[in-house]
Amino acid sequence: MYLLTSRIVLLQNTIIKEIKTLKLHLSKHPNNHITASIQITGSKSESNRSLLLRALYPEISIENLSNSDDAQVMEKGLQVENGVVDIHHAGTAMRFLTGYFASQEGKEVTLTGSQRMTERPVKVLVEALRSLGADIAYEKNEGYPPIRIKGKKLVKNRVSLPANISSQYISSLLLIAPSLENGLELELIGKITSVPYIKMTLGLLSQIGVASTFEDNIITVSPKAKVAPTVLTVESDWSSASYYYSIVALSDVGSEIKLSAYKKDSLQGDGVLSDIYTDFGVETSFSNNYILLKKTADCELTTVNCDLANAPDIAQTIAVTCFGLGIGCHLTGLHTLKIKETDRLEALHTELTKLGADISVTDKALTLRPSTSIKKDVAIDTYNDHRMAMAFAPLALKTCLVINDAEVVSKSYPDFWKDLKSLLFDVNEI
Ligand SMILES: O=C(O)C1=C[C@@H](OP(=O)(O)O)[C@@H](O)[C@H](O)C1
Ligand SMILES: C=C(OP(=O)(O)O)C(=O)O
Repeated sequence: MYLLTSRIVLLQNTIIKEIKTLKLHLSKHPNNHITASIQITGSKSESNRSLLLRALYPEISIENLSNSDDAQVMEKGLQVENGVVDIHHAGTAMRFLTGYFASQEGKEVTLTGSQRMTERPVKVLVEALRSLGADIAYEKNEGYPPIRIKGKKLVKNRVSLPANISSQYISSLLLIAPSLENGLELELIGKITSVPYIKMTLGLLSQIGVASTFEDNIITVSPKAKVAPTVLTVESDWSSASYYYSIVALSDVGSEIKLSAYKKDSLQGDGVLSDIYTDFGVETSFSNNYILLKKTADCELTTVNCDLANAPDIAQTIAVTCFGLGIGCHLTGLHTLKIKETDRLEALHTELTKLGADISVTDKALTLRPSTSIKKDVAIDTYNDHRMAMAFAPLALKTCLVINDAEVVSKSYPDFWKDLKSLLFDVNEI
């Protein structure tokens, strides 16, 4: 009764000429009662913004930078003057570097990435930058990477763009805005998606002394030639914290995990986890630079409703938590999920169905109906999406499963499996 033997078996298929198979077994804590303390790497969103700002303003220094692949490709990409910049799977790097190189006179690069990156749209951003005078050409398909950018001095200071596809286009423009001699005024057209990420960008600009306003659908950013020496301290990644919220929600009452370094007044919209997971019996207390997640009660709900238009990256975590708890959920505001690392709505539908879930999806919503059983020994495909691997891992508390291509986690959280081991999940190659 108290000794649960569920385990995750991780299967990593790396195809480089031959198929290499790596199996990792994870067994949960022997009595389903978890006590742990984890230091999580810096937010990749804050890191990639801070890296770009440091490239524009060398007076900036950065602390607690993310050790993720996405931050590493961003840092490397910013050092290129001429040639090819390959940002692999990093959406923020693709979008932020597009704005950066377009505004860098004398630099000339081709920005490219993984196969999936060549399917993730950049047209809205490219058109906005072109309307400011940028020289950008598509190398293959109109609207998609790879793109060839010849850096130019941009002097126009007004631009309009659709705001309902990706906030990363807006952040890209905002990040270069203070370095333009006339600053920038943006008019956002349509319903604005992923708003907290826009506010994060403005928050970081404010930390380096750049003035901005955001009223209704208009954002203005003042020019700034030089900033005072400033340390940008990156808070740890809240999207990465979501997997521990899920683990605590699926564990016994009394379990607790301490995560650092976090703060209450976060720039990251995924901090909303601390509210959402109260529905699942997880209470969050904030201390100096850490949060304590505690399972204080069993979840009494049969279904939850969440609009995640402001926090799209935690949709997979929440859907899997609900499935693990046997409760239903109706998640809305998911219109951006189809153009992320994979079509996350389809991926969730396929993988949760394999586990026995009763789930349906549209192009912007997901509905999971309550169910009482979870199939054993299912191999979860991860579709080059770090969040598929990490979102499903907590189910090891409920059943045995296999995670394919487990190395995908390095996109945002390279130490994920090591940290899971430290929770006494037993992680073994198979
Ligand atoms: O600006 C950012 O750092 C991000 C914005 C979001 O993308 P969208 O605005 O495309 O939803 C989010 O999904 C992504 O992981 C990071
Ligand atoms: C969508 C994501 O990243 P990006 O768009 O930066 O590739 C993510 O990390 O969930």
